[in-house]
Amino acid sequence: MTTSTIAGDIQLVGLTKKYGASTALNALDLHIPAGSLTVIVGPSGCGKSTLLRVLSGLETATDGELLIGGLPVAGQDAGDRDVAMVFQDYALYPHMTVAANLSFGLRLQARHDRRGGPSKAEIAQRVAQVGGLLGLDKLLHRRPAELSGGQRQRVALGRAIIRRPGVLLLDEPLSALDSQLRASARGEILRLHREIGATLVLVTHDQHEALSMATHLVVMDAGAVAQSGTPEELFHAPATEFVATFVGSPAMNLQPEGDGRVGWRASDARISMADAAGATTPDGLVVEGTTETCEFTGDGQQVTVRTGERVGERGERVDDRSGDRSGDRTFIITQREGERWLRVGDPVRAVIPPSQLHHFDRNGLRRNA
Ligand SMILES: Nc1ncnc2c1ncn2[C@@H]1O[C@H](COP(=O)(O)OP(=O)(O)OP(=O)(O)O)[C@@H](O)[C@H]1O
Repeated sequence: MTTSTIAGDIQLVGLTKKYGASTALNALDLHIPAGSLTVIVGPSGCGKSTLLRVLSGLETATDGELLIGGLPVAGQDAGDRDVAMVFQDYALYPHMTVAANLSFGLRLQARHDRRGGPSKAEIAQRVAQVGGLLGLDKLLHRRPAELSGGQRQRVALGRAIIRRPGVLLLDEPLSALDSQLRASARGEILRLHREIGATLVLVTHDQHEALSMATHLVVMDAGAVAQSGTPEELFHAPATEFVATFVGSPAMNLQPEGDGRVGWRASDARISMADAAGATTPDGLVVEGTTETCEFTGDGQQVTVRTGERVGERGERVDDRSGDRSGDRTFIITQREGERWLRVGDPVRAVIPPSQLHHFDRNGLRRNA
């Protein structure tokens, strides 16, 4: 374990959180580097929110160790942690103006700590600064009911960052926004991250958000970390089938191979019409089938292909389940604008170069490290 005392560095060792008989976090180990924008993804119920709640101090771990800025948090008051959290429903005080919502925590601090707390002038200056940073300067006198969803979102963010925390926790911060607002809010969070220099830990269900924003991506499964690394590492070298199918959209195609499975991404297949396939078989995995659905995606097509049999790496037909139709399955390919345009019922041959194949053993673990 590192013993760094860098502000914003988070270390979790064997962290367990139980609610009665159910285990929400199961001996979880994770390092969240200072200054990173760490995005946590995973299926519903895998423990993402619980992890944030333990980091924020809202919940106490049942077992294990949590260090923030190199210091164990055990025994520390949640209020003393250098951590702020923005909730999914970002409950603002409806009767207070934006300025009062922003300054609420600081005013509380000033009241409790008359000597060490911030002065009135300092509070006003910080409200102005955060208002400017988040583009709220013209809205400071309004109440939450007079704001758009995106503006409320920014007030909630402002309320968290005005304390200048070393760690900022965001639980699905963009879920309330429509897709256009989401795109601009993503940009704002990235800018904010650059400007405040805090460690940002963000939970999301959105694949695009996760891959595009994260400096560090963490995939959780059943209360533990399935894999963590850069988005590129997890996308190009998933350690397990679970990560392979969870990261990236559409999910990775998987099919039997020996005693394990082989996977490939929809965008890595090169397509030709099956009947036009030449005598020479190109290198790589070849799969054949008939297109079942073709969806227009704006910049291309997402196509579902049904296959009854597999063509081996040397072009031979491989009948997986001798005779019965249970070998029948579908795979997904994506075609970009300008590539061959497919229609329902087209026979298709997909070739996936060996370098784009992901081989997993019978336990779902990656073979080609
Ligand atoms: N207060 C609680 N009491 C009992 N069980 C809980 C409590 N909070 C969470 N759990 C359980 O702990 C597990 C993890 O829940 P958590 O909310 O952390 O999952 P999540 O990954 O955030 O899910 P989602 O993506 O659906 O929000 C779930 O099985 C959940 O039912």
